[in-house]
Amino acid sequence: MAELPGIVVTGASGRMGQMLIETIRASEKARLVGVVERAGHDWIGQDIGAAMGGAELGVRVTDDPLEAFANAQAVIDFTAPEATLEFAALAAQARAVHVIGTTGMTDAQIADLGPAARHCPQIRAGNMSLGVNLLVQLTRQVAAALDADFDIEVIEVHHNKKVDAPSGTALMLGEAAAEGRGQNLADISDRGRDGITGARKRGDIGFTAIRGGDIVGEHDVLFAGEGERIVLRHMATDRAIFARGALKAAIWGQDQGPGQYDMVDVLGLSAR
Ligand SMILES: NC(=O)C1=CN([C@@H]2O[C@H](COP(=O)(O)OP(=O)(O)OC[C@H]3O[C@@H](n4cnc5c(N)ncnc54)[C@H](OP(=O)(O)O)[C@@H]3O)[C@@H](O)[C@H]2O)C=CC1
Ligand SMILES: O=C(O)C1=N[C@H](C(=O)O)C[C@H](O)C1
Repeated sequence: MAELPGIVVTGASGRMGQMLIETIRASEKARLVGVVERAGHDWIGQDIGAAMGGAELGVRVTDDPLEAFANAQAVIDFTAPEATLEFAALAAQARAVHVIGTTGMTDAQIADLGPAARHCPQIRAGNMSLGVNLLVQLTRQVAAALDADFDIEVIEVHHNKKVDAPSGTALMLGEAAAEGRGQNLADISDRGRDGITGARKRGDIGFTAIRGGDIVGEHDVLFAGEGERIVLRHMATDRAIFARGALKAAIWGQDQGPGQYDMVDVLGLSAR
């Protein structure tokens, strides 16, 4: 019988890092073979299970990503843009599937991921959940069905530790809405309203980011017309949905050649 794919988790002490470690530990389809943290972190050298306050898992936390990646078939990476760029090059060197959940990357940083994907499968999505990726498809369809008499607004709500806005998910939804209207989001995006803004520009897609408490992640796409409005909504109540999606991507990636993929590819969702 073929050995289960070995997975490395980066940003091991983070909210998603810990959720990913739990998810892989409980899975019968993959094994945890490495965990990476930043040099100088308290957890370096400790068993990851013990560091997380539970039973030992037989995997020590390292600050040497290349050594960890060399023994792995996939790397799951929910960290920060600069770290993800470094990990992309190292995953390419190790020919390991690179699953990227990190958000807040600039267009230039996203472009810089390209060369690494010539050497390994790279699967990136601002949201790895089934529900959000379905919502993206629905958003594109509704935007295509309605004209600019309906104003489109994307509203996202997250915990008070989140560092980037709009969220990666909000941008996915905005891009899908713009595509549905046959436009580029960059040309019609309206992000920071403050003061005397003037009336809303017809055809724009607006973004609002709310931050507070421990909210996992909520997204509304509002289509507001005269006398009626339509709201498409996703509410995440458990980070496990992102971890399950990322693990699915890491396993799916084992059968793919080098290149860039997203969760629509992994989940086999219908036409864009
Ligand atoms: N695509 C999706 O489905 C989802 C994406 N996300 C995204 O995942 C990312 C992480 O979220 P979350 O877990 O909540 O964040 P946390 O801040 O809890 O965790 C981030 C982790 O990455 C590590 N890290 C940050 N910068 C570096 C670096 N330069 N080198 C090495 N390690 C680094 C941090 O280490 P340290 O603490 O030492 O800085 C920390 O362990 C965010 O971009 C978030 O938006 C989150 C949920 C779902
Ligand atoms: O930082 C988070 O927490 C989340 N980030 C992702 C995003 O930016 O959309 C996904 C999810 O909403 C949680």
